[in-house]
Amino acid sequence: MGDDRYRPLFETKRAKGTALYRVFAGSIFIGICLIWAFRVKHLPREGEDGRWVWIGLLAAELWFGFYWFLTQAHRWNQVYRRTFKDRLSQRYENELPGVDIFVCTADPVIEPPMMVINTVLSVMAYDYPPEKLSVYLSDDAGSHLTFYALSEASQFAKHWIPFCKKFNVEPRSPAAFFDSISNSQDSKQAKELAIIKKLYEDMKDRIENAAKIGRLPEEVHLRHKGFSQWDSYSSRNDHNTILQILIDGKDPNAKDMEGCALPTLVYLAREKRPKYPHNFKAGAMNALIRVSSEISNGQIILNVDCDMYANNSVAVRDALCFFMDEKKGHEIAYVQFPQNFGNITKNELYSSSMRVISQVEFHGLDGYGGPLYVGTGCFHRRDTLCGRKFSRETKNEFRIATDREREEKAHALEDKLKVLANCAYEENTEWGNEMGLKYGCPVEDVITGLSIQCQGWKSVYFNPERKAFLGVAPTTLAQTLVQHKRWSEGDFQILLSKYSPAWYANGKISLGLQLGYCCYCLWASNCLAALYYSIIPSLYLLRGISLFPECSSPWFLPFAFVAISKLAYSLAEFLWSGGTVLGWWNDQRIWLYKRTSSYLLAFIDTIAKTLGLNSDSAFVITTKVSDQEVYNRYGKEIMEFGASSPMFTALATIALINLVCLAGLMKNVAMEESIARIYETMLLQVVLCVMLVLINWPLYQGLFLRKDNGKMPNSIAIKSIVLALSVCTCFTFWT
Ligand SMILES: O=c1ccn([C@@H]2O[C@H](COP(=O)(O)OP(=O)(O)O[C@H]3O[C@H](CO)[C@@H](O)[C@H](O)[C@H]3O)[C@@H](O)[C@H]2O)c(=O)[nH]1
Ligand SMILES: [Mn+2]
Repeated sequence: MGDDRYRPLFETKRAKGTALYRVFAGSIFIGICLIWAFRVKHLPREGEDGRWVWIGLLAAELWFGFYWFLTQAHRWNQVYRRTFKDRLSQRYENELPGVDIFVCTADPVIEPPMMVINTVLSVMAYDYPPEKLSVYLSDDAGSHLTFYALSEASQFAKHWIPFCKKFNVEPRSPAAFFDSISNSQDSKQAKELAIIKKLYEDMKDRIENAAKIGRLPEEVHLRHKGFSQWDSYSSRNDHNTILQILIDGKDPNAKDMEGCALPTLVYLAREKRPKYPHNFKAGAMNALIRVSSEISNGQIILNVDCDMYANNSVAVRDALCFFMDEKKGHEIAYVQFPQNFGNITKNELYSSSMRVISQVEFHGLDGYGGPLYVGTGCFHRRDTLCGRKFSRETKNEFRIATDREREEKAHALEDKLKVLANCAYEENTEWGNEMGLKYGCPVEDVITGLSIQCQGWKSVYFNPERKAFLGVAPTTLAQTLVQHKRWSEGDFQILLSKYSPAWYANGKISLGLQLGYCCYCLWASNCLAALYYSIIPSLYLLRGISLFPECSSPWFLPFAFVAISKLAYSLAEFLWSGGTVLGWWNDQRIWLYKRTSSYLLAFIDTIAKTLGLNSDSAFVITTKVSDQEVYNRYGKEIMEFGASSPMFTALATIALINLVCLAGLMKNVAMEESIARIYETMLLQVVLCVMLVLINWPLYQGLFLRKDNGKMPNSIAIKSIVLALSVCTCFTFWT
C-alpha cells in the first residue's frame, strides 16, 4: 500500500455561484451607501424640527448596514465537505481509535428518562466496533429514576444492538425507529420486530409507571447495587458523586444476545453542594472528561444533548474521515454536525429549524477555518478539549484502542474515580479555564470552540444528506424567546470577555471567521436599531411627518432596492434551504420578536452584568415535553402566548402601537388628507407600518380574537393596551 497515491479521506468543494453572489452583494452595498448618503445629506440643521429623530434613523441605518456587512462573512466563501468512508475502512478498520460519547441530562421532568435512554441507545448502536465505544450519561439531577431507566436500557441494549446490526436499522433510537415504520412493515423482519417492540414497550411501561408513582419497583435494589448510592442523597443540589459502570466493555462477560461485545455504559451524577457553583453543562462535561479518561480514555469525544438522538449510524466514521486524513487531519480539532430537529412543523411557526444557519451560514464559516462548536453533535479530540495547543510538529497519531489496558475491575475503579467528580476537585486547577469547557458563560460551547480555534486549530462542518442528529426544538413562543435570550446573552458576553472575537482572536483566526463570530456575538445589540425602526417611523405617521424620501425623488430608489432585494434574497435562501414560503414569513416574524424581546433583555442584562449590577446568568433548561393541549396547538401552528412573560408585554405593546398608528393614518385619510399626498410623501413609511401590522397578525389574534388557553393572558393584554395608547397619545399631542 506504501506506493499508493495519496487518496484523501475527505474532500472540500467551494460552493457554486459565488461570483454571482458577490456581484449581487456588491449592488446591495452600493444601495446601503446611498441610503447613508441620503440621511447625511438631508440631516435637519441644529434647531430644526426632527433633527434627533433623523439622527436616530441614521444610527439605525448605519447599524443595519454594518450588520449586513458582517453577515457577508457567512456567505462570501462557502464550502461543502464529502467523506470517503470506504477508504477509511480499507486503511484503518483495525486501527480505529476509541470514541467516548457524552450525553448530558439535567432534569427528569422536562427531559423524560425515556427520551434520554433513546438517545443513549441510539449512540450505543453506532456502526462502530463496540469494544472501542463508550457511552457516558451525566445526570445533573442525580435522579434515581434516570438511573433506573439507564439500567433498564443496559439490558434492552443486548437485544437492540444486534437487531439494529442485523437489519441495518435507521434510525437507531428505538422510539424514532418504531415511529418511522408504523406504516411500512417489512415481512422479513416482522417477527423479530414484533419481539423487540414488545420488549421495548414493556420497558417503557415499567419506566413510565415508576415515573408516575414516583417510586421504583422494590426488586430493583436487589438487582443492582448501584441504587444504594441514593441512600445518602438529600436533594439534586446536595449529594455525593454517584458513579456506576453499568456495562464494562472490558468484562469478557459483557455480551449481547448474539455473543458480541457491548459498548461500555456509565452513569455519572457529579457531586453537588449548595456552596459550590456547578457551572451547568460545562461543569458536567468536565467531570465526564476526567472520569472517562480513567475508564476508557477514548481519543475522540462526541458530545450530544440528551434529546439529540443519533439518526445516522455511520456518523462516527464520517467524523473520523476528517481526523484521520493523513494530510489535513492533524490540524482539525473538532467536527461539528448541524443541529437538526425531529419535531419541526411544516411552516415552523417559531423558526426553530434554524435552517439558514445550518444550510448556509455554517458552510460559510467553514470556508474561513471552521464552524462554532454548538454544544451537541460535535466530535472533539480529547486532548484539544483539555487545552492542548496546535503545533505543526505533533504527529497525528491514533492509539489503537486495545482492551486490557486497564487491570482493575470496574467496581474497584468506581470508588476510586468518584473523587474526580467531586466539587472540591477543581479547586485551584485550570479546569473551566485553560482546561476543558469554559465556565461563566451561558454558551460554554461557543466560547470553548473559539478558544480552541484561537490556539491554531481548525474545525470542520459536516452536513450529510441523512441528518446525523435529531433533537427537540422548543414548542412554545416563550421557550423560544428564553432560549434565544440565553444564546444572545452568552454570545454578547463573549464579545465583551477576554476571548472576544473582535480583539483576542485578532491574528489568531482568519478575518472572515472573526467577522462570522461577531455576527453571532452581536445578535443582542441588534435590538436597538430594530426597536427604533419598528416604532418611530410609524409614530411619525400619526403626526403626518415623512421620514423617508418621496416617491418621485431619486433617493427613493436605493431604499426600495435594498428593501426588496434583501427580502427577496432571504426568501430565496430560505426556500433553497428546504423551507416553505409561509415558513419564511414566520421566520421574519420571529426575527422581529427575537430582536425586540430576547435580544433586548439579553442586551440589558449583559450591560448590567458588565457594570456589576447583576450576578451571573443562569442556564434555563429548555423543556422537551409539553402538555397535550399545548402540543396540539403546536401541531396546528397556532402561536402559544399562554404564559406571563415581560417579553410578551414588549411584543404586544409594539404590535399595538403599529396598529394604532395605522388606524390613525386611516382616520386622517378618511377625514381630510388626500391619499395622493400620503402616497407621494410617505409611501415607504406606510409600507413599513403595514408590514409590521401584517406580521403581527397572530399576536392581535392572541390578544383579541382567541378564547383558548394559548391566548395572551388578560393582564398582559391590558398592560400593553394601556402602554401603547399612552405612547401614541403622548406622541400625537406632545410637541
Ligand atoms: O445544568 C445543566 C444545564 C443543562 N445541561 C444539559 O445541557 C443540554 C442543553 O440544554 P438545553 O436546555 O437543551 O439547551 P439548548 O438551548 O437546547 O442547548 C444549546 O445551547 C446550549 C448553550 O446555551 C448548549 O449547551 C447545548 O449543547 C445546545 O444544544 C441538555 O442536554 C441539558 O441536560 C446540563 O447537563 N446541566
Ligand atoms: Mn436543547
